[in-house]
Amino acid sequence: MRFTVEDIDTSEVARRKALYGPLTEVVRELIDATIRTEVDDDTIREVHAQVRAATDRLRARQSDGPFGVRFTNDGDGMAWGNAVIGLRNAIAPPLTIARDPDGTHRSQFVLGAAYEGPPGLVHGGICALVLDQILGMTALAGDKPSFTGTLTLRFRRSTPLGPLRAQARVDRVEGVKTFVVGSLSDADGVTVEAEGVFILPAWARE
Ligand SMILES: CCCCCCCCCCCC(=O)SCCNC(=O)CCNC(=O)[C@H](O)C(C)(C)COP(=O)(O)OP(=O)(O)OC[C@H]1O[C@@H](n2cnc3c(N)ncnc32)[C@H](O)[C@@H]1OP(=O)(O)O
Repeated sequence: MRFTVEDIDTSEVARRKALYGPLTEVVRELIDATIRTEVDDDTIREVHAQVRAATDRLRARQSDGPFGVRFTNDGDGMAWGNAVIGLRNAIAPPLTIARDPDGTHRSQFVLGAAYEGPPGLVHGGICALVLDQILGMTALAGDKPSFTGTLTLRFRRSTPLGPLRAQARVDRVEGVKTFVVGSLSDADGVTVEAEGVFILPAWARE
């Protein structure tokens, strides 16, 4: 499992964020544009070649696997490949998840064309993805890892593409198990309710 430490300071983290963040954002836009474009066939072929060339340039030097979760010496986490919050992951919406003083976690975000399931609606698996992440981050306590054991969703009504909110809070802790509840909402209220059991795995127990 790739939890690693990288010997870099906050200014280097900031430099990398400023470098990679805009690249990820433009690729995210490219995904949306690829779905929605109605330009002529020749333009599609030209852009295909340009994207192929850009991809080849990026691959000239690359890691031999996923990004992992890297920590600085100060303990700051860089989950930059994460599918929901990853700074370097163009398929991440991305979510910025804030923690209230009482431990509730919240996020406001927009899901566009790349997250469609039924027409105009968010794919159910994407709802689960977002909720798994926010419930999982809510379950984290200190530097202990926590893995989803069980995630239960109730899709109360369809979730429209567009601006959305998610929130989560710890319901209770029983030994190595943390029970978290949360929801996904649009402007009219809750669309999906979630309950999760997050577990401190045996290999991480003292
Ligand atoms: C910058 C940083 C940001 C980093 C941001 C990171 C945020 C990540 C958020 C997303 C989270 C994920 O997607 S995590 C990825 C998806 N999940 C996984 O890959 C997990 C795969 N499963 C496993 O690794 C394992 O099965 C575990 C860890 C879940 C459990 O294994 P274990 O550790 O051996 O557990 P074990 O000792 O047998 O059981 C301990 C207790 O848990 C119960 N238990 C065991 N399995 C389950 C289960 N699936 N659901 C419910 N309860 C269970 C047992 O009955 C027992 O209860 P009792 O007898 O004590 O009462």
